[in-house]
Parts: sequence; structure tokens; C-alpha cells
Amino acid sequence: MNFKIALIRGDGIGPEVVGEAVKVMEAVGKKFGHSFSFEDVLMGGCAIDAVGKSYPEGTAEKCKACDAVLLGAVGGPKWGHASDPEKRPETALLSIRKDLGLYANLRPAALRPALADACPLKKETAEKGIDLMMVRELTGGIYFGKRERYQTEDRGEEASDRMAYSQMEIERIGRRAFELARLRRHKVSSVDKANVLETSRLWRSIMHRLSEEYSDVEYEDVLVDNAAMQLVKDPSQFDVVVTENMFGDILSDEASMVTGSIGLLPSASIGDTAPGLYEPIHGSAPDIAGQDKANPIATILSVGMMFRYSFHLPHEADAIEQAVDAVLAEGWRTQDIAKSGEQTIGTVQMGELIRRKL
Ligand SMILES: NC(=O)C1=CN([C@@H]2O[C@H](COP(=O)(O)OP(=O)(O)OC[C@H]3O[C@@H](n4cnc5c(N)ncnc54)[C@H](O)[C@@H]3O)[C@@H](O)[C@H]2O)C=CC1
Ligand SMILES: CC(C)CC(=O)C(=O)O
Ligand SMILES: [Mg+2]
Repeated sequence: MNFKIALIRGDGIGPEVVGEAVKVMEAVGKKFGHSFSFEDVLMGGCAIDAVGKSYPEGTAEKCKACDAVLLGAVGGPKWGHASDPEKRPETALLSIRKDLGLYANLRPAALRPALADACPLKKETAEKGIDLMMVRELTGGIYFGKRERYQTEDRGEEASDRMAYSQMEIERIGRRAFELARLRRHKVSSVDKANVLETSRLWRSIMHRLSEEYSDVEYEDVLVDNAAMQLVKDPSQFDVVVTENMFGDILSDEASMVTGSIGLLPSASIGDTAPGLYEPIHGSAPDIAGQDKANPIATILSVGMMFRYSFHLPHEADAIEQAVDAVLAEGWRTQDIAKSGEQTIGTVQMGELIRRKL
């Protein structure tokens, strides 16, 4: 088959990790008889530098003309202080998610067999295993609410960010979570802050209604502060974790670290229509950019998710995951997952070793 892929390489380590993931994709194509055509799409800080705005006209249309989108990361200190939203790289990220209707962000956090040592939790906790799927609502909530900054008469400057969720937005992400749980270990943990927030109370009431419909799936409510704690106490208790946009953003970074490193976790952002967008959960890592230090595994596994969820080619997806595990089993480590004093390899070598295992 022939697939057209939009590449948003972005900023910082984005181009480095996407470069390795593209080479892996081509190697998978060679092995399984697929071909790819790639279209580079400018977005983020690099687009601000090139054309003056982070989300140039036509960005969404270019992506919509493709079968899937692969994104590295956008942002960095160079563009960190702009007040004009067009000059902020992160605005582009939110816009592309909204414009492509990508309301479901799947972030699987699994402790890979060879990386038990990289888990920072107690040995007996790590031995219980970690294999959870964070289902993060991606196009609603506080990241998309009205942002304001204004002068008050008596309290000086004030700022506000509105958090809103509609019934429809909650129901569709809830259904995704329950459907995924049916393909996994039949458990959904819904994370909210219903003891304080009205959005969470609406969220919870809809999740309860869905849990009656999906009565074959075990269901629980977990308050977000407790969820953050449970993730380090005993992550093995979680199967599918469904939550709103900001809670999911924060908790998935935490979940990544309990599996060893943020450089390992892929994600799939999907809606009701193609294309899906695939990206590592990490950012542009300006502190290590351009030094061949970034772990490309999160982006390479994101390509695996692309094969699984957009192209419905599970064998190709399995082959990528097995290649990653084989390289890790041989002891190869980038700096983020190495023990102190252990020899490390760079981004390019890690990518090449994974390709050779395909
Ligand atoms: N999807 C996206 O494009 C995202 C963009 N960002 C943006 O990225 C920029 C930097 O954000 P930070 O808060 O520093 O988060 P970050 O995720 O970029 O980095 C956090 C820490 O993790 C390390 N790290 C991240 N990815 C790694 C990898 N593949 N291999 C090894 N180490 C890795 C970094 O070196 C850093 O120490 C900001 O401008 C932020 O807005 C942040 C998150 C997501
Ligand atoms: C702009 C942010 C919402 C990006 C981020 O941290 C993420 O999606 O994980
Ligand atoms: Mg994040």
C-alpha cells in the first residue's frame, strides 16, 4: 500500500527524533511492501522564524490531504515570552488538534521488559508490571477556554482561564475509553476533581451513565490528586485511565517517568475521521537539542501506533515494538534510560539499531 504522511518536524529535538522515525517507517515499508510519500509541513517556532506565525495558513488542509500526520514537538525558550498567540508555537499545536478533530489522545505507558531497572519505583512495585492506557481528552477543557488578563480596581492585574466541557465532549471520550478497555483488561479509572469542579461533576455523571451501559467493564472514580499518588504507589492497578485535557497532560508525563523516561512514551491523537496525528508525549527538550542525545523511541513507537490505529496493520506495529524491545534487551541505552556510569548511545545510533532489527 502507499501512504501519504505529513511530517511536522517542529523545534528542538523534534527534527532529530522524526528523522529516525521516518527511517524506521521506510524500513518497515521495505519489509512489508508499503511505500510512503512524505510532505513536510511547517509549524511551531520554526514557522514563526520562517513566515512570522506558528500556524501558517493551509497547515490543517495540507495535513487533511494525508493519511496520517507525524509530529516531533514544538516550542522552546526562543519563542517562550510572546503574548501574541500567533507567535506562540504551542498555539499551533492546539489549533492542529482542534482543526483535525483529534479529541482522543491515547498515551500507553508500559514498562518494557528490558527496562525494569529504569523504573524509579520500589523493586517490588516494578515487578508487579505497568501497562496502562491514558485516554486524554484533547480538544476541550481549560486549554481551549477563554484566556483573559485585565486590570482590576482593587487587586491589581488579574488573569483567568475558563474551563468548560460539554456533555457531547465527555461522552465521546468516555466511549473511547470503555471501548479500549474491552480490548484490554476491562477496567476504566476515570480521573476528575468532582469534589471541587463543576466540570468534573458533569464528567462524573456521564461516566457513571456509560459505566452502566458498559457493565462488563469494571469502573472507578479517582480524584486527580489521589491518582497522581496512586501512579507512583502502585501503577499496576490501572488499565485504562480516562481524564480531561490538563489532568491527562500532567498525569501522562508522570506515568512516562514510572516506566523509565519521557523519551519512551508514544501517543496517538484520533478523532472520528482521518488523518490521525502521532507524536511522542514529550516536548522539544531545548536542553538537549542538537546534541544527538534525545531518545527517539517515543517517536518510533508513535509510528507503531500509526500503523495500528490509522492503517490497521497490526503486524507492522508489532514488528516495530519487537525491534525496540530487542535493542533494549541487548543493553543499548540513550542517556535518559542509562544507569549512572553506563555507556550510552545517541539518537541516530538508537534509530539505526532499531531499523536493523526489523
Ligand atoms: N507536543 C509538543 O510539541 C510539546 C511541546 N512542549 C514544549 O516543549 C518545550 C520544552 O518543554 P519542557 O517543559 O522542557 O518539556 P520537555 O518534554 O521538552 O522536556 C522535559 C525534560 O525531559 C527531557 N526529554 C524530553 N524528551 C526527551 C527525549 N526524547 N529523550 C531524552 N530526554 C527527553 C528533556 O531533556 C527535559 O529535561 C516548551 O516550549 C513546551 O511548551 C512541551 C510538551 C509537548
Ligand atoms: C501545548 C501543550 C498542551 C503540549 C503538551 O504538553 C502536551 O500535549 O503534552
Ligand atoms: Mg505535555
